[in-house]
Amino acid sequence: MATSMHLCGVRTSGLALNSKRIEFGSKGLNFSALVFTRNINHPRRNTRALRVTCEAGRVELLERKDSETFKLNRSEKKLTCVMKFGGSSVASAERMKQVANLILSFPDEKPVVVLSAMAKTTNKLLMAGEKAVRCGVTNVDTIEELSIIKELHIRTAHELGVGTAVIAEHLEGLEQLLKGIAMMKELTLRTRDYLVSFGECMSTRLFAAYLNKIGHKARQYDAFEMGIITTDDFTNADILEATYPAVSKRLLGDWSKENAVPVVTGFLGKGWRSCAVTTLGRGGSDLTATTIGKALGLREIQVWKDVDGVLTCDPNIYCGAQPVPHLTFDEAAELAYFGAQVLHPLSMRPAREGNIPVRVKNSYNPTAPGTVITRSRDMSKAVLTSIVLKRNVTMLDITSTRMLGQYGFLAKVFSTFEKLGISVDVVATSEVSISLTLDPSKFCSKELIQQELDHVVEELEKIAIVNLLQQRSIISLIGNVQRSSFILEKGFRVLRTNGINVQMISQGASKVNISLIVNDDEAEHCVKALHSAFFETGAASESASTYIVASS
Ligand SMILES: Nc1ncnc2c1ncn2[C@@H]1O[C@H](COP(=O)(O)OP(=O)(O)O)[C@@H](O)[C@H]1O
Ligand SMILES: N[C@@H](CC(=O)OP(=O)(O)O)C(=O)O
Repeated sequence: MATSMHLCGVRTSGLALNSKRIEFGSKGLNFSALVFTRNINHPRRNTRALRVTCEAGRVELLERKDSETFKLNRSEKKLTCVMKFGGSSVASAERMKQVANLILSFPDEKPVVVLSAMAKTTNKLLMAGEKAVRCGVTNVDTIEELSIIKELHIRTAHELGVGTAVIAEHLEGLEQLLKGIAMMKELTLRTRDYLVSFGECMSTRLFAAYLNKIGHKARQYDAFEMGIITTDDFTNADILEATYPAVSKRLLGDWSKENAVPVVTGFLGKGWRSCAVTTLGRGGSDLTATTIGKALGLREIQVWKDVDGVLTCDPNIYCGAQPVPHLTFDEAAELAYFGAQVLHPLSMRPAREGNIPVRVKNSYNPTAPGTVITRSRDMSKAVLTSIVLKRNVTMLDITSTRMLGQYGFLAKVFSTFEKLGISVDVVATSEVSISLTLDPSKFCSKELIQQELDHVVEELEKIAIVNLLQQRSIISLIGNVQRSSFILEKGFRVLRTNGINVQMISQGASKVNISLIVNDDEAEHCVKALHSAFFETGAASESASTYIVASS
């Protein structure tokens, strides 16, 4: 008597039957399947249908029926992945239609769709807010950006054939808000977040209406009503743990009642104390996507952009940048933190915690393989993965006046930054001195940057001699630091040939990043020269076909 069979590579035992047909509810490791079987010892007996589930490799028999036709009912179709589309992917009605087609071209996927505002809308909303502060209540309707936003969204509604009713309330609300700002003559961080939220609120309403119109049931969600709970740090809020159960309960609860594609606003949340709308920092829709992926334990998180994945450098600096096929969460996080605009700096955290692969794809070129980001990857051939540039950083050389011992000195320096709430990016120390970089974009207020810097220097001068150096850039070499000697030898040769003086270097703390500090005005040239040396001569590139491995 046969005692076992194989299901998609998973061995199931104890079924004394012979598999005839298998239908899968979804792809991947977690699936439910209908197995049509016949008892091989009694071939004339009826075909039987077994319903089994496989979760993380464990197969379980759920139900057995003496029937050839055993259909999966609706609630068995589980949500499978997140598909996030950035502003460039939903820039027009045409683009939204293409995105809808793209989603429908994966019939096996049951995605949660996360959308950003239509391209340029967030910047225009911010600009409209700035103008409203100065223009006076009666002139709000003359703000050019308001007219552009209205025109874009109304035209998009018409072109999608969904009517403007779905966004009418928001268009009206936006104008009222701008009048309020004009009346108050101020734009607080809290109001800025509320203001920019109109972008995502409108794009998702238009898109969900379009999916419904073409007969694909969809349901729009505002993230701040759906359980994305954040700190009250307006313009740069952080996701709180309470988000995960809340989002899971809401989305899975609704899905079990009706399988309507959830279309969720990216970038937005709800402050846990204020209950006001917050935003997750620019580019924050990536973080929304990974947060939802973790909350629901989905199989994959896809972020659809306007580039063929994460590239070997910023394509705006060098158009010859090439896609990187694989990255680890650590590499991607480091790359994003050190300035690659392609991913939000904190977006890898939920994906890493949930161990959910992130796929970066191009909505303009869906067949391109993109970049897959996972916990680990084969590093045996990896040398350099990507070069990232962060401009306009401030560097401080701090030398102890020896009033304190070494321990006391370092502690005092860092407690000064902690007290002033300033984050430090790159650090190098010797016994009596420390060099570090500060990121001015993280300072409380752009207008106060110089005052804040003066204050930092004043505080540090109580214990040290301080040299403040502005307009510096960090060039981060993301890759396999196990090959650091090779990377450094090659990199420094390139820089020396190009007459560039590296002012600071940090290596070792991060296992995937070597950071070099150079002058702002030399930085782009450095990136191009390094890119050419590492990626275009067949050396050290994982996307190139040849690898040069450092000889031992
Ligand atoms: N290393 C990099 N790889 C890919 N894109 C990068 C990189 N560095 C900067 N970029 C820029 O990031 C953009 C994609 O990010 P973003 O604008 O946030 O996308 P979206 O709005 O579609 O989510 C690209 O158009 C590209 O100009
Ligand atoms: N609309 C927001 C959020 C976002 O993530 O946008 P994008 O996915 O287009 O980078 C922004 O512009 O920052």
